[in-house]
Amino acid sequence: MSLGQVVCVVSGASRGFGLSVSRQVAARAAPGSALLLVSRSEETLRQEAERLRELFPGLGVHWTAADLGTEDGVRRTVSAAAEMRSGEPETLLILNNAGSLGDISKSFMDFMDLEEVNRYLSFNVSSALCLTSSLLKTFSRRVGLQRVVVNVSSLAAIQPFKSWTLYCVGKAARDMMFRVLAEEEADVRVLNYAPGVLDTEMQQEARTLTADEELRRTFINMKNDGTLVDAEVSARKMLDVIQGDTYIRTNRGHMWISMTCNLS
Ligand SMILES: NC(=O)C1=CN([C@@H]2O[C@H](COP(=O)(O)OP(=O)(O)OC[C@H]3O[C@@H](n4cnc5c(N)ncnc54)[C@H](OP(=O)(O)O)[C@@H]3O)[C@@H](O)[C@H]2O)C=CC1
Ligand SMILES: CC(=O)C(=O)[C@H]1CNc2nc(N)[nH]c(=O)c2N1
Repeated sequence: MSLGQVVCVVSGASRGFGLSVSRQVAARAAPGSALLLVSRSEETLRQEAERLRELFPGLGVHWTAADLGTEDGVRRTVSAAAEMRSGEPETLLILNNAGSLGDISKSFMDFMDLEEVNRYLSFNVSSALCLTSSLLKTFSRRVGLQRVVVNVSSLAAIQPFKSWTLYCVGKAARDMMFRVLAEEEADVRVLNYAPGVLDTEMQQEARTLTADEELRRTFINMKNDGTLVDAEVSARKMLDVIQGDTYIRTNRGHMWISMTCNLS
């Protein structure tokens, strides 16, 4: 299934789920499309962009090394996306993927440093809001342009996990933030997508640093049992959902999908 002519921005594209999503988008985009890879790792992005250009000569592949926890990082990402404006793309696809766990060695009662909490929320919540709103303004509503916003969510958005205070707060806030967007901008397709427990570096961090022993054991067992979800599989599923457009009809453009419940 082709995505048609798409302009796509992927945050957190240097590894893990964001890298898998970027590759899926590149494979499905029609010639003349444009893809912007964003993360802090300049050399990794440069190499991945070069690889995708060789694989997909008709695709404009761009990258921006930016710390999305900073005003400058968000601003430079929006500027880089604006430079991709050319022609009449059929789809704008904004993939809010970048995220972090925060200090999962701490419990709720250990968070007394306001600056630490603000820094976490700035990257995991505020930047997704400001980046998305800025991109939607940059690529404003136009006949023939379908604008799609994806928030990579988690079960942690609706279920508390011991020693994951910041992560649960961030995911819950993001889900609600994008549900408001879906209510306000009826023409924008909004998808909150929980990819399942993925075999990525974040997951390695989860099974090594989580303070809550029971939770950490759960992730260790999933790794040992081979039940972690392959990021490529989940990325394909997400793109299928986006292209299938089915989530729009079921719930006003907002749908929370947990990959683990939808592997069939
Ligand atoms: N792994 C899992 O089991 C699950 C993950 N998710 C969610 O999926 C998304 C991706 O997770 P996953 O791939 O596992 O995570 P990884 O930690 O493997 O990758 C995170 C990505 O975000 C980028 N990133 C981190 N900090 C910043 C920053 N300050 N500015 C810009 N980019 C940044 C990283 O690049 P760089 O370091 O180069 O900046 C990297 O590309 C996250 O939102 C996560 O919450 C949801 C459910 C399960
Ligand atoms: C990091 C993480 O491991 C997550 O965000 C996980 C935590 N557990 C979990 N379970 C699911 N059934 N689906 C998820 O998306 C998810 N996210």
